[in-house]
Amino acid sequence: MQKIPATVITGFLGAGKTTLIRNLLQNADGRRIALIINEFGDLGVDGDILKGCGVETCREEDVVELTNGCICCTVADDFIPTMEKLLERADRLDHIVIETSGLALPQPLVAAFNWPEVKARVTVDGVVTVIDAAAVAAGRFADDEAKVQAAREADESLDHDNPLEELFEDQIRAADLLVLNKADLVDAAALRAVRAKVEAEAGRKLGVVTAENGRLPADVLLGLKAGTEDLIADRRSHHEIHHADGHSHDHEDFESFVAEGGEYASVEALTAGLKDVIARHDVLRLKGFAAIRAKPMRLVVQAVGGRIETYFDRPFASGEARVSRFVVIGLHDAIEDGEAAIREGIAALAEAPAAAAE
Ligand SMILES: Nc1nc2c(ncn2[C@@H]2O[C@H](COP(=O)(O)OP(=O)(O)OP(=O)(O)O)[C@@H](O)[C@H]2O)c(=O)[nH]1
Repeated sequence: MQKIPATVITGFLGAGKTTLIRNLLQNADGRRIALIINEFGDLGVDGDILKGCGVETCREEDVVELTNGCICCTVADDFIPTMEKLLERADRLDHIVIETSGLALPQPLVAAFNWPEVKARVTVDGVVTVIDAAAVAAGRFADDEAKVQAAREADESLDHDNPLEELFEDQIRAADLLVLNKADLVDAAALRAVRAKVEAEAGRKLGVVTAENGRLPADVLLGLKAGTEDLIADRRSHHEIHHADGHSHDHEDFESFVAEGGEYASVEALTAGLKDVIARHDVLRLKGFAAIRAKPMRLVVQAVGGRIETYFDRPFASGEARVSRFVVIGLHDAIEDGEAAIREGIAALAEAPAAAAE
């Protein structure tokens, strides 16, 4: 029996994974693709965006969400049963695509494909790591690497002092293909510098492509035939290297919660207010849905750092409450200190009168 290929899409928070997958589904060339989505936080935004995308080949039953947070903690309880369920209808599937949470290490997920029940039926076609080229070009992860490395080697306890950078590096190390996304936001020289940086980090030859809004032909992303489950042991994460005894986790450094809001006076008022909240509390990522006064459609809100994007995706259903909900993600300490104020800030924005917003 031929194994079903599975592609793991990983990448840092807001790099463009959901956008890339949405494009892939729209250009699947008749392939029957099942999606597994692993989100941090419990709102299911990515699943909802993809289900609401109106792509004919993307049926609701083909989108499975794992919303328990980190896939590597829930492999046995959640991931393996989900895979088994999918495989019950394997005859109707050409490919499985898994979107990892932007906070997850891909290594444990790929290793889970070596579980006997799964290995017999599925192979990892490839790990695709989506990179936010604009963020990297702006030096978001450009700490002095030599210095950090020396410090790590000198002192094991410093291992998790820079979790953002480590997570980023681990996602690159796990890759079979690197996608330098958001190429529209950087010039050619910056893109070349980003490429050199990530290639150096990968430490081996691998495919690198550039993309705008994750637009790549399906043939570039699928069909890598890497068999990554057999290679992943050689692509160990910082976590695995420094903690062979397997204690604490990188993602304990991140925190997320869901903030509720009401109806907002205008898109401009909402985005200006959110920008302010994000900057004041060092929010890394905010995404969700909002109700805007006098607008029958629901507004999708996507913020990566201070950059906010919005669009109306579908009308509110009859009987559906016109409320707003956002997943807020940040470093543990920033969220712990700021959660109450962030909640208040988001709720208070809904009270601004329309006139003040215009
Ligand atoms: N300018 C620009 N914006 C992009 C590009 N790709 C994605 N975006 C925007 O970046 C934001 C984040 O994109 P997503 O696809 O949700 O990112 P993600 O990696 O799924 O995010 P998480 O699920 O939080 O990890 C959205 O507002 C996208 O519209 C791109 O190539 N160029």
